[in-house]
Formats: sequence, C-alpha cells, structure tokens
Amino acid sequence: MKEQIQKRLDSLTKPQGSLGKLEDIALKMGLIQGRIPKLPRKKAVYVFAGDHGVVEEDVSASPKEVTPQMVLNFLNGGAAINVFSRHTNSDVLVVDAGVNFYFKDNPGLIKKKVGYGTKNFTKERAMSIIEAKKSIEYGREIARHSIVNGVELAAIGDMGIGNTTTATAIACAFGIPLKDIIDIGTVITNEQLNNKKRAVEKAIELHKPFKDSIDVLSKVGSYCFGEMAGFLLECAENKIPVVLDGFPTTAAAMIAYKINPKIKNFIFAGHKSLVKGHSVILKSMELDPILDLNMRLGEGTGAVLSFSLIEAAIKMINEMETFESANVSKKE
Ligand SMILES: Cc1cc2ncn([C@H]3O[C@H](COP(=O)(O)O)[C@@H](O)[C@H]3O)c2cc1C
Ligand SMILES: O=C(O)c1cccnc1
Repeated sequence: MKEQIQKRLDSLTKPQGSLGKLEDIALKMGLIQGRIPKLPRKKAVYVFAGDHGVVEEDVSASPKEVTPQMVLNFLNGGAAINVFSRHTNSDVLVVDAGVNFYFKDNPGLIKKKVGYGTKNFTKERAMSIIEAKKSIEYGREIARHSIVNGVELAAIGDMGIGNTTTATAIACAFGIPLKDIIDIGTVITNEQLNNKKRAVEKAIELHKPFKDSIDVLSKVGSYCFGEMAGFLLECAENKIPVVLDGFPTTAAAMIAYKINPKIKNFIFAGHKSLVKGHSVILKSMELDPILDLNMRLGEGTGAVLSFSLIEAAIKMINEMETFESANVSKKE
C-alpha cells in the first residue's frame, strides 16, 4: 500500500516531495485507511475535562472553578475551540471525565465522570488502580460511540486547571527529565512556577518507581488523561485517525503509547505548542507536528485547525492531475 500511495504522490504534477509534510500526511492517512485516502465524512473534537487535586499546591494562574465554567462555555459555543470547530466544520463534544461539578444533561456533553476530581498527587495516589482502569475503559467507550456515529477524523482536547502540572508529572514518570519540560502552562508567577516544579519533584520522589501506564496514571495522572488514553487506544485499534493538540493531550498519548506503541501510526500531532516540553514529548513518540503557531491554549484548538491541512493533503492526492493526464513532461 505504501508503494502504491507513494507512486501516486510522485506521479502528480509537481517536483517529487515538493509538498513536504502535506505528502507525509496524505501517505499516513492513506496507510490508515488502506487506500488512496478519502476525505473524512465526519470530524469531531472531544474535549476531556477534569479537576486535579494538585491545584491545591498553587501551580496555576486560575482558580479551579474555571474548569466547569469553561465546560459551560464550550456547551454554549463561546470558546476558541467552538470557533475553530465551526471554521473546520467539526463537532465539539465535551466529556466530563471528572469535574467537581454536577452538569445538567446537554446534547454536547458526554457524562463519563470517574470521580469528582483527583487527589493531590504530591501526598497520595491521584486515584486508585480501579479508577485508573475505569478511566481507560470510559475513554474506549467514548471512542466506540464516536465510531458508531460515523466520526472518521477525531481530535482530542483538554480542559482542566492544573493540566500542565499533571502532564509534566506523567512525562517525568516515564523518564523525561524535569528540566527539559518544566514550563509555565498558562501564564503563572515565578513563585507558582517554583510550586509546580516542587510539586512534580515531590510526586516523583513519593511514587517512584513506576511500573507501567496504569501505575503512572493512578499515581500522578488524572481521570481526563486516562480517558484520553483509552480513546486513543480504541480509535487506533479501529483504524480511526486522531489528532493530538498540545502538551496535556500529548502526555495522555504517552500513557497510551506505553501500552501500545503502534498507536503512533494512527495519531497526528496537530501542532507544536509553545510549552517547552511539548516538542520533547512529541519527539519521544517520533511525532512531527503539523502547525507551529505559538499557541498555548489547549481545548483541542491546534488539533482542529490542523484538520484543514489534513483535508488539503487528501484533496491534493485525489484532485491533482498526473504528469501523464495533464500532458506535462517529466524527465525519465
Ligand atoms: C479561561 C481559560 C480557558 C482555557 N482553555 C484551555 N485552558 C488551558 O489551561 C489549563 C491548563 O493550564 P495550567 O496547567 O496552567 O492550569 C487547561 O485547562 C488548558 O486546557 C484554559 C485556561 C483558562 C484560564
Ligand atoms: O500545550 C497546550 O495545549 C496547553 C498549554 C497551556 C495550557 N493548556 C494547554
């Protein structure tokens, strides 16, 4: 299949390889679909929301109430992710993986609450092993539902005050040096950055050694990261491409990747976030980001914007004429 797709790319009226990453995207999408790739008939972003006990350590600029408030904003269509999803003709589904708030039913809300926020992982496990496994299973259930509903290109986004602290702890638990990734998430003071660094150091010291992904998830993870990891595993097993967003969603991908490294063949890195550690953890899974727009928001914003380029790549391989059909000379 790879040869067939590559041959088609090389037959199009352009110097070989001149469309750069767009050619890589068309090839990867073709390998996922097992054919010259076709446009996805339905696209959706799943924004996984959850609360983190570690915010007690004063590691974020915003109060934890912002998490449920932003969930309501997503449901009302007023956040950045809603705007970019409308722009790319994608649906937004918000997942309550573990927000400390009771939400009323809403067609845009998927209720998969494992608990009302995780514990402070600088003091104890963020969650039990049973909850860690349950969060992975819930993520898989969401993916199955998405596939049954015809989603052919998915993205994951994050919403949770404290997410970048949890993401940093997860990456460190998998052996990435803290100094290579510690950074502000949203803009925080120097004191808060120090708190964040100390919180991660304390957590790693308290919980090491780390056995496997479930161990990492239960010790320093959170419900929303577990659900994102389960979502990725299930989509990959069903050959559905998923686009990652920034630092938190990529840390969640590490959890899934350590369970099944083959998932990387079904994953796109939508963009490179400004958070220092993002490119480090992308590289650890050999993922190459599509966009680089100096964004540091989350919610799935970078992922959904990259949908346009994924679609452009698919249109390119389908709609361009070949040297032969357009009667353009090619040196043999
Ligand atoms: C109003 C607002 C909207 C957001 N949308 C995404 N995030 C992003 O910021 C949070 C992580 O940053 P940290 O680790 O520094 O707390 C996550 O919720 C993430 O999605 C937001 C943050 C805020 C304040
Ligand atoms: O990299 C990201 O996606 C990010 C950065 C800051 C806050 N939330 C998310």
